[in-house]
Amino acid sequence: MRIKACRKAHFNAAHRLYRKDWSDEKNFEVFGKCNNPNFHGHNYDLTVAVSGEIDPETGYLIDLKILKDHIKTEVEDYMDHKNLNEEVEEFKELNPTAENIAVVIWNRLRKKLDSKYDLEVTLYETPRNFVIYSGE
Ligand SMILES: Nc1nc2c(c(=O)[nH]1)N=C([C@H](O)[C@H](O)COP(=O)(O)OP(=O)(O)OP(=O)(O)O)CN2
Ligand SMILES: [Zn+2]
Repeated sequence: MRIKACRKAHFNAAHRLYRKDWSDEKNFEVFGKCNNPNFHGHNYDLTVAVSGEIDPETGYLIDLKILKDHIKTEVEDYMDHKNLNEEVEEFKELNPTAENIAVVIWNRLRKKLDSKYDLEVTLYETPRNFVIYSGE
């Protein structure tokens, strides 16, 4: 019997959407106010969903305390109150869009979880804008 166990998390971070290889005009045309050279911030809400089989001995799919600890080290400690473009290695050459942030989070958590689990991350950049990534 497959089931999904989820943990919510939150962080805030600053970013700027732009491409170094584009002119200022093109960056502004494509990214608008998100291209502000002085950066801007978001309160990101994250849901991490792990799926798999319930262990009949423990009744757990995964110990949610362990999932909480991975999210803390891999996402919250790593991204909270950071300037993503300047302080987070993965975004030195990668535009920190919601899509790319979700992929980076997925990759970091994937490395911490047993391959028997499937993983999906849902990242809200604003209360109405969100992306979902499950590694496909
Ligand atoms: N596909 C994407 N589109 C946009 C992204 C993104 O990451 N992926 N990001 C942005 C901006 O960074 C930001 O998310 C938009 O903020 P804002 O303009 O404040 O959004 P809204 O006005 O729509 O605010 P709501 O609170 O959601 O109404 C833009 N596009
Ligand atoms: Zn933004």
